[in-house]
Amino acid sequence: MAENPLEWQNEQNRVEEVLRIIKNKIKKYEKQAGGIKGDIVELRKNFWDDVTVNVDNAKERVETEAALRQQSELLSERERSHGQLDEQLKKLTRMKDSPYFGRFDFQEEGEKEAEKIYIGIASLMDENEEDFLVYDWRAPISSMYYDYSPGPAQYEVMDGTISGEMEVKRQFIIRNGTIKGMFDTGITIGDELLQEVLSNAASTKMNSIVATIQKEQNQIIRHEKSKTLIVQGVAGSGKTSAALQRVAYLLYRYRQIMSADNILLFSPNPLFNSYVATVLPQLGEENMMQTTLQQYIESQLEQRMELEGPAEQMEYILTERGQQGYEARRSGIKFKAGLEYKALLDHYFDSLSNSGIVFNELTFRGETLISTEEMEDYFYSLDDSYPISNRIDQLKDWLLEMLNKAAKQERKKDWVAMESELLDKEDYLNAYKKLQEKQSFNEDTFDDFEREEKFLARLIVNRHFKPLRRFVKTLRFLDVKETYANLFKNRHVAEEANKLFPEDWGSICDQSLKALDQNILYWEDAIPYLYLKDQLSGRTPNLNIRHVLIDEAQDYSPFQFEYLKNLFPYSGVTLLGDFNQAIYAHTFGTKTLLAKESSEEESVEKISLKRSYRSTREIVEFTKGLIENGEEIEAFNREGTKPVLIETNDRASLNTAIVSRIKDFQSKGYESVAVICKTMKETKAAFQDLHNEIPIKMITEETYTFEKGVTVIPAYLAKGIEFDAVVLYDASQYSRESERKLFYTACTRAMHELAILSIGDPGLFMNEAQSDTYIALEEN
Ligand SMILES: Nc1ncnc2c1ncn2[C@@H]1O[C@H](COP(=O)(O)OP(=O)(O)OP(=O)(O)O)[C@@H](O)[C@H]1O
Repeated sequence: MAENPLEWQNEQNRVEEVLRIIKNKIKKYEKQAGGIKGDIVELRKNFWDDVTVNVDNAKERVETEAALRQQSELLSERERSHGQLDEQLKKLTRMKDSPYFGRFDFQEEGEKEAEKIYIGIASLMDENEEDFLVYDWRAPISSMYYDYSPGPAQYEVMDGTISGEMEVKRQFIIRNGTIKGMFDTGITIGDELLQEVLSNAASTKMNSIVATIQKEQNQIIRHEKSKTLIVQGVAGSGKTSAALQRVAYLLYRYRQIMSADNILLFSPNPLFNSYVATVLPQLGEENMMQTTLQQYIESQLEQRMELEGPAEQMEYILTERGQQGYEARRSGIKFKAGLEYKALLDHYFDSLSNSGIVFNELTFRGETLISTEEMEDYFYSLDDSYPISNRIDQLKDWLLEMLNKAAKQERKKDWVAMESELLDKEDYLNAYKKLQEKQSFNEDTFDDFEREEKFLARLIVNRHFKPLRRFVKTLRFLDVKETYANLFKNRHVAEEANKLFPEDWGSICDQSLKALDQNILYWEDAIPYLYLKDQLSGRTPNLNIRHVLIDEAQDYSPFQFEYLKNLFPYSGVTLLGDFNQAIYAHTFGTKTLLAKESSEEESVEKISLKRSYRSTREIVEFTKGLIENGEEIEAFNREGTKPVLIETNDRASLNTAIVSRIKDFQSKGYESVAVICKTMKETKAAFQDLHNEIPIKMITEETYTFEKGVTVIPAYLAKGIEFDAVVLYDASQYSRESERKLFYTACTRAMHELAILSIGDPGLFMNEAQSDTYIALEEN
């Protein structure tokens, strides 16, 4: 609802007044910053002039040190002040265009008058630094803006609840200092503004939703009640958006004790990392740490191991059906995802206390220095009441000692003498200098010669032994691969463990061994492998990370999640996902982490989002029919056209139809269009067919950023991302129940338009889809 002109004018006057203050502050801070910068330059330039360096005796040394400390403290204080001013300036500059986006009037109980509260991306005080002109959206009082409509309202502060009455609630669209839109809103945060935001074209980067956060999203953002928060949200319900706003909130709320380095986001793939990279900077915050599970695992693995990624595993499952070993692989993927497998590994680990750990021998110049048997004997002679990791530590110390002994022996060998003769001049001079420093020379030339020889021998041997010492210190003498492989060799372990294990355990073992033999680590083995490795080496948990967010959490297996939980035992955890988008093989027919059961522990709370904001009502009406219990999904009220289905006769006509669809989308002004395929194999084939017809880019696992335009992409890489318009490449390829969620994920990437194409019969899901939710078009 637009306001009356007088009200509009009053608000515009206020905007101008606030902008005047912002500009004055900018000027003031710039001047101060300039002054401080001058001080810093001056201090750096004259650093040494202002310190009298005198180290002749102890007293003077102490004085010099004190002067140096004072000088560098002064410098760091100035640098800190400069940094703070710089922050302020950045914040003010961001507010110059649009100082706030909302207002509500709140009359606190016991007060005579209502206070006007304006909300923006940061707080702003008046010129006397007394009153708030704008409140940061994360301030406690601002929560009412997202939680209430006019009427009774309250908010929490440190020592209780403040209640009162909300009178006006107003939204603004301010651009370049001018109010472009102004709405008084009722229950939710104005549909008008949300309509405007959502009908915009897709961007290659995600945007902050600070001005239009919905009530249920606000609960996620400000959640503090439990250690773990699980968010089950339908496609497009704003899970990722809320997660990023939550990071900004945590950074504000805990600014004294938490910084961006203490928050870690696990995202589905590197492309997604770049997609969300601008949200926090838009809000004036630094980006949190970001990784993918695959990147994390790679960083922990021995170099010789080649890790299969989740995409490769997925590609295998989708394209290799019917091949030898396929069923065993599928069954292995499922079993290794579960906590039964973790229990089996625990049992196996316990058995290693008495035998079974495999060691890598230590060799030097082609000869065994310490054999695996010697290590085994030593290890298993240690008191077995100590945990394995303690004994590994003792073994490490013993090995270092043995290396010292071996090094001493080595010094006498001929190769050392020969190498010492070949030592280059610089090394020689260095050694000579060191000897002199040690004052080991006396005037007896014969002794001196002998000393020098010994010294050089030690230098040479030490240099050669350095990698060996590193090898020992980093516990690489543990052969994790062979120790893990032994689980599959000793099949009785599973039987003895009395755990439920699959009937085809034998074939799973054969297959696992074959891969390990080639140094390939299957995706389903990766976390179990690291789990065993960590237990052997007794790795300490990560204490630096205070909050972990896992996006697309439905893709994580219970085993993977348990592992991460133990890795960050003191962190808060936010899991966000959608069980309808669980596309990985281990999730077929099983519950994901988001299932109700997993939230029954006390420290876990679950929030569910049912409203979809991404797609038009028509697209949501269609996609919700594709999944079980889809009727619970609500569409945000944004009109569009119904999805279309185009059946073609062959590949050539499919390509022609796709090109014509893309051109049609482009003529409507849609810049980001994706042709979504089922697999990478299909993506490559589609790209081959289409790239001569139309400018198009292919997205692969190696694509780390994506640009506007037409792209062809496999569904699993399009997860979490959105496009103005989507062409589903060939629906006839989706023929199995297990592919339902992949099909749903692909279709829900579309914001404004969706076209489903097929060669011949449009496949299982289109045959089941309600015919009034889409339009079947004739091929043209
Ligand atoms: N409150 C909001 N205000 C404005 N836009 C919103 C809001 N909530 C969600 N959106 C928009 O809806 C789209 C989908 O949001 P987002 O990607 O966060 O959803 P998601 O639940 O993570 O989706 P998916 O699971 O399908 O990947 C984005 O364009 C986002 O900007």
